[in-house]
Amino acid sequence: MKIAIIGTGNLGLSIANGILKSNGATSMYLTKRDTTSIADFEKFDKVTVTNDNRLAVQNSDILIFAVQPVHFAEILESIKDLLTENHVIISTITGFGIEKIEAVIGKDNYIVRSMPNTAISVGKSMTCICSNEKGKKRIDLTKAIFNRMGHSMEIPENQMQAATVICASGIAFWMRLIRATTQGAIQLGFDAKEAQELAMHTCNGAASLLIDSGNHPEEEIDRVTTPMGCTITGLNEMEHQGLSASLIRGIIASYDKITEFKTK
Ligand SMILES: NC(=O)C1=CN([C@@H]2O[C@H](COP(=O)(O)OP(=O)(O)OC[C@H]3O[C@@H](n4cnc5c(N)ncnc54)[C@H](OP(=O)(O)O)[C@@H]3O)[C@@H](O)[C@H]2O)C=CC1
Ligand SMILES: O=C(O)[C@@H]1CCC=N1
Repeated sequence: MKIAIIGTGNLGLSIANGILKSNGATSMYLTKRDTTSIADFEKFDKVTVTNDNRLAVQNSDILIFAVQPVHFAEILESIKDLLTENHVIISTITGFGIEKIEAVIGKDNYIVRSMPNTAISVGKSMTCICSNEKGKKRIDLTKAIFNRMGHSMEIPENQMQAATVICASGIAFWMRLIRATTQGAIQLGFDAKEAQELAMHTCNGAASLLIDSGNHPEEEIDRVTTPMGCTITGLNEMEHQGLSASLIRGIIASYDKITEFKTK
């Protein structure tokens, strides 16, 4: 698998690390205009760091675009004459629909949109995927790439923005919940390092319980809440303070923002 990451910023870097950790490429080109911050990757035999997007496209089959939306059309325009039947174009770019991509490079290309998250760097991304008509033939290949670095799901394109909020922004939402739990643990007497260790491993355990068992969260909650005990007391107080409502409202606000961005 010859992979290029066009735009090695926050997300591109996470993908590059995920690919390296999972041994997911025979060669990898990493591009950005100022390559200073990614120069270290040159130490890996299979990695080439460059500011030349055309070189990366010529030497790769899988092209993962991770630039800001404002740069995407111009970059596609600058490499479109190099695209062949071997290339799969995978865009991670928020709010940039398949129609807009096709308007620049045409419909006769394998075009896939993917929405990974930064946990891809540790092989734990939840990645949503959709494609243009031609790209349907490369969905399995794309899923195989992302499944090496977490879990993937094919969805209709009209759910991509919702997937961005839940999965990509979701990393930040869960981080804040872990941070708040940590602050609570410090108030109860743990030092900061211990407190974070307790919070993050408990979070990991909760998600793993659901993933392994397929159970509904309330089923697992019922196993923990002793009648008249401390768990239900804490949980009910959190709900009186609006825990679920506030999360859902945040998710909707995030979605409204993304939708506003798309319509501009
Ligand atoms: N961050 C996240 O968690 C997620 C982000 N996304 C999407 O991924 C995309 C990237 O986001 P993010 O990584 O946060 O953004 P960053 O700004 O961190 O990264 C974008 C990178 O693109 C590079 N770039 C800009 N112009 C070019 C060019 N002409 N050729 C090559 N590289 C270029 C920039 O580097 P330089 O200026 O040196 O060229 C920069 O490093 C966005 O569209 C975002 O919506 C999607 C899911 C999650
Ligand atoms: O915050 C944002 O707008 C982008 C999209 C998802 C993650 N970062």
